[in-house]
Amino acid sequence: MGFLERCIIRYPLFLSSYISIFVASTSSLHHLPGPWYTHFTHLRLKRAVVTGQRIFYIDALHKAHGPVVRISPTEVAIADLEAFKEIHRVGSHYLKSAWYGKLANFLVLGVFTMIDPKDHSQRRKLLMRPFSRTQLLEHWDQTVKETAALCVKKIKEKALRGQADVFNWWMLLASDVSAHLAFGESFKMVEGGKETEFIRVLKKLTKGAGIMVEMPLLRILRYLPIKPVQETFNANDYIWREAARAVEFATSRTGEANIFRNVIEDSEKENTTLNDLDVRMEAINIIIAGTDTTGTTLTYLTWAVLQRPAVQRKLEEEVATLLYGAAPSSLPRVVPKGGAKFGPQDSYVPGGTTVCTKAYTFHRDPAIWENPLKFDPTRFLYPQTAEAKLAFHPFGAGARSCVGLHLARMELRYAAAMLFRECPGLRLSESTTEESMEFINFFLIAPKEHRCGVTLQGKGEAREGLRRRV
Ligand code: HEM
Repeated sequence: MGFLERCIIRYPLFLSSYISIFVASTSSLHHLPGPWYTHFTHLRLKRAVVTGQRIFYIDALHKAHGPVVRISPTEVAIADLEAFKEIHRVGSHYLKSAWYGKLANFLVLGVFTMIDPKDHSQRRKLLMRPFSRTQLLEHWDQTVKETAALCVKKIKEKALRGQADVFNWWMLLASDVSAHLAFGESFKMVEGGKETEFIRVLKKLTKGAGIMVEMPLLRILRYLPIKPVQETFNANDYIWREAARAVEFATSRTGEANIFRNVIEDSEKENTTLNDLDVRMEAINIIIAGTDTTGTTLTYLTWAVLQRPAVQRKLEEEVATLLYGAAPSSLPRVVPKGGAKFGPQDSYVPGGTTVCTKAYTFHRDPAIWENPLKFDPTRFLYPQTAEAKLAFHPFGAGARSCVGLHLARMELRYAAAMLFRECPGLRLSESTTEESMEFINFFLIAPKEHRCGVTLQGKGEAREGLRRRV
């Protein structure tokens, strides 16, 4: 091999190895454990994200590398309870990362995306009132109860005739309830048995947004004049226009109220700004945050109970969703200036790094829970250890925890109680299997086949194969 050839072949190799070693040894996260390629690239993590495998991928990294693990050149995953407490406590300086704003990319920021703690706490205070238990019971209990009753009636009719897909029905229920609160009118999707155009497009848009956060170059697809592609990557204007109905209902003073009528009054009394754009944004937030979360939780609750006839018979009001919380994914926060130390080794993580904790890993930790993988509906009937109380957070934690927690619980209780009261002997249909119900995870989780069939035909034939525990 001549001198020139040697230079062409060896120098690039030498140079790239040199650069790699340099990057790995000088990166601010170089001292943390994690696979070697996470020194250089986000690609492996992105692959896990876009294929719906994020929580499983990171959970496996924790098993291999410990509670503080580098998952990309700028991100660290944390599965240490003390660290979780510090990151998510009220008053914490670990602010939401810019990821949220990219995910919900509208004209203004809303309660879900605001980063500045002062702006966020003002907005959250306004929204917490209509979502408090007392206000919900006073104004919305009847709506939730009636919608749940109608939904169960529809499920029963379908199940008696063959098969009902509870995943679909619970989603319609949750969208109808959220839309009623946000807009002041039900979309009547349970009644009609299908999604409205608004909900259909909104779902596509949120899916597209999830993909674009990871692969921003795909934004270019918005210029393709193909309807399904436009709906996935370029429907913000349509959704924004439609959300103006929330403002109309809140300000018209005729017809049914939505939650914003009082929220606007409260904001005027308190001299905080909540203009028409803010109302539109929060209405969209309520529908996005309140639909798939509640629909998925109800689906997995139905699935978990129907696999266990003994539990089905004894089902009580209290529902346990430890294994199937709908949002068990990474909640990214930014380490404040000066950095922080996490985990048993006091591993230093510099300021500006994104750290994320996941309910998925905490909820499956055998050091915290006895038999964590067993779906045990009696688990929460007994006093919990301090560790378990801290680790259990299906609705998030601290100042950014779920605004809709009481609404979600109201829907879960009514829907589950009515389903099991009205449909004794309900069974999973043959096509609903352990495999079809495996979940995929984007920000939320969902059954990978996006369905969960139940039936009332041929009541009484037990399905032995599905009686085993998760
Ligand atoms: C079972 C159902 C639900 C689950 C499992 C759930 C879970 C969560 C979680 C884990 C967070 C924290 C996200 C983070 O830190 O990044 C959150 C935030 C939020 N949720 Fe829910 N949620 C549910 C239902 C609802 C409903 C019905 C609403 C309707 C209002 C809602 C509205 C919100 C909002 C507005 C936030 C952002 C709060 C903030 O940043 O201050 N959620 N939810």
